[in-house]
Amino acid sequence: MALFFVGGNWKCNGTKESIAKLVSELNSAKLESDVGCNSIYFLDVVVSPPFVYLDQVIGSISNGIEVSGQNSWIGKGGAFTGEISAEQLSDIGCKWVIHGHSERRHILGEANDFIGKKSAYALEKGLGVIACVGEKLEEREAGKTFDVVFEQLKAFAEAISGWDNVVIAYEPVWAIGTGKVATPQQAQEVHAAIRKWLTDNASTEVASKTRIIYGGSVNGANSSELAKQADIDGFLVGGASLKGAEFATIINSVTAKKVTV
Ligand SMILES: O=C[C@H](O)COP(=O)(O)O
Repeated sequence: MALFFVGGNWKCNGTKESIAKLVSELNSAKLESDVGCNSIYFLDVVVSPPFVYLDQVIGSISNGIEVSGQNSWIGKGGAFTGEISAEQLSDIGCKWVIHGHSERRHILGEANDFIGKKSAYALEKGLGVIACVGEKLEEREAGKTFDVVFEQLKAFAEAISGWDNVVIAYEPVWAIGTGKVATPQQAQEVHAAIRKWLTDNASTEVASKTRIIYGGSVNGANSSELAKQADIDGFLVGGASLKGAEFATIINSVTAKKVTV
């Protein structure tokens, strides 16, 4: 069975009105295959609105699309101003949460071990985790891409008890929001290395079952070529996920791949 995943990370964007419009576009989008599980493939489509709009989106989205939080706290709730717990995300109907996004790593200073612990807690509470990894431009130029990505993966591995319900998102920082998408070959090279890392550090079964998705300036024009790469199992999309029709094009570029798998 082929396994695919497409996430839309809306980041800190939107208003009640623009989000209602986006949800309505997604609900009526023609997805070329049913989203969900059938005998041929499994595709998850997940959108991640800002926290304050989660309830609105969960109450209005359809077309098989699930909802994710953009972050969650490291443990049980309590006196942690501004934080949201994994239990609260589950309570409101979220199925997923994003952890390790480069904007939280590099703007808010979240460290590898903190991110790993947050993911372990969220998994324990029944959420799926979209675990983001990726190198900065200077790290790539210094030939350290694999070192950085493997170190980030190791921190997840040391905290969690297994890779079930984890989707790994490879997002080179230099490609995020810059319009400078990784070439299909650059992305495939890192995805293949991540899969090998999973084989060596978890098991062959984990390596073949875990979805490894690409993020960084994905749009409706470049998604098909990226999706054709053997180890690209979908996308985590930022800017282009704010446009319903374009996000549907991206989803359909991944479902098109299933036919050839
Ligand atoms: O989470 C999504 C990534 O940060 C990619 O964002 P982008 O598609 O706007 O480059």
